[in-house]
Amino acid sequence: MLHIDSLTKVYRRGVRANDDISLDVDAGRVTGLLGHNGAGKTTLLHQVVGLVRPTSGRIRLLGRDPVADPAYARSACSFQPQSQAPLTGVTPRQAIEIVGRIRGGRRGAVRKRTAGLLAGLGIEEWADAPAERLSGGVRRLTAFCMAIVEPGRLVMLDEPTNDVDPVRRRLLWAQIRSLAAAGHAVVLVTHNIAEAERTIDRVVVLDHGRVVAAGSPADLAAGRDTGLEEVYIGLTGGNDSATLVP
Ligand SMILES: Nc1ncnc2c1ncn2[C@@H]1O[C@H](COP(=O)(O)OP(=O)(O)OP(=O)(O)O)[C@@H](O)[C@H]1O
Repeated sequence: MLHIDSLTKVYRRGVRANDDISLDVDAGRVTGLLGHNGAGKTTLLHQVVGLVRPTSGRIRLLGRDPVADPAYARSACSFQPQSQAPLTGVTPRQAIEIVGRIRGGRRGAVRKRTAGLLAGLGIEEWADAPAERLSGGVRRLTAFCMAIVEPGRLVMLDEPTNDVDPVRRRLLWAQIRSLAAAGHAVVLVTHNIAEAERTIDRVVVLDHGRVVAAGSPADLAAGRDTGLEEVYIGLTGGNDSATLVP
């Protein structure tokens, strides 16, 4: 589905946010992209969706180049950005249905899918409230629904569980699993590693812009009886504060 080869992004002032990254993302699987603050996760997603231009390297999305053809990238991908959706003057239901229609869904199907998502995430009671009155968690879940109401073949979610309560996080993880079960490739950025472990099939760990580990959670644990969070902390330098200084 997605093939990334030696991707490097150097921002102005020499910040090397992605450094020679190579990875593959498969259909029907959830890939978790993990890394400390500033490790380069969002930069990677932004290049795939055509928002940031790589300095060097190659991206192939279903065999095509999203850098040369960002319109194609946006039709083949769905993306939930890390920042909150700037919703004003609409209700969650309207926002989700508008995106579904813009992405080519038929009116009846989009209405049904929207109602199913609002119910599936337990936010029906706010479905018709003005967005200005929504809590942060409901706003985040609305943005998640906007990203997946008419999902592309590749779905990329940048920290979708932020602000969301534990009960609704479980509902969110279930929705993510059903996307993969329906054949979509899902790339998920999260710091919520303990919960993500139950949902993700494959993990890619970034550290200072480089891939330091990739594999299934079980592969990375390598037979040790520790959770993914412990494995991750070991791979990224643990509590050594020197590793946290950019
Ligand atoms: N537009 C930009 N111009 C310059 N530097 C940038 C820009 N965007 C990001 N960076 C820098 O690139 C590095 C990677 O940032 P990025 O947002 O990709 O990290 P991240 O892994 O998503 O972090 P977080 O978990 O905190 O969201 C950081 O050092 C950041 O300050």
